[in-house]
Amino acid sequence: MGDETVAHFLLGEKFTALSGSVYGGLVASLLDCHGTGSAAAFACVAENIDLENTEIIPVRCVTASLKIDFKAPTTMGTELELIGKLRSIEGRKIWVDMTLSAGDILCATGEIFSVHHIPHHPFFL
Ligand SMILES: CCCCCCCCCC(=O)SCCNC(=O)CCNC(=O)[C@H](O)C(C)(C)COP(=O)(O)OP(=O)(O)OC[C@H]1O[C@@H](n2cnc3c(N)ncnc32)[C@H](O)[C@@H]1OP(=O)(O)O
Repeated sequence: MGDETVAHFLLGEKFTALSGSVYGGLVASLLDCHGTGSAAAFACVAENIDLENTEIIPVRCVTASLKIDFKAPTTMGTELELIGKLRSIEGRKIWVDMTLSAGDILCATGEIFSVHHIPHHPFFL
């Protein structure tokens, strides 16, 4: 993983919105999921948690804020690549910058602010 996280997705046609392109809400969902997962992974690196030999990642993050900019239609039928880069960590607060591309086309950028290690948060009871 190094200083960035990468994920690949090939979506089915049921996620089509405008002809030939992926529904924007799904683009946002992919960036949300990749962002929280990346934030958890970056938190593990910061805390020297060995991700290679850990069955269950002991860090969970939730989205506090998510911003998406749609740059170009996301082509249906092309494998999508998501890349996350750590912007900063301040205690429980983690900011990750993301891109979503279809082949050579940059389709969307995202910024996520997520929060981790939440004792007694209802999500984790
Ligand atoms: C397959 C397994 C996958 C597992 C991953 C699942 C995650 C998938 C992603 C999601 O879908 S998460 C669901 C959508 N997100 C939510 O429902 C979150 C709802 N919001 C909350 O639960 C709380 O507001 C939150 C946990 C984000 C923060 O509440 P806390 O009580 O823990 O902390 P607090 O309110 O004290 O905020 C902590 C810090 O963050 C700051 N902060 C919180 N929300 C902010 C915001 N929106 N913008 C900017 N700053 C914010 C806040 O000011 C503060 O800064 P300081 O520490 O400097 O004082």
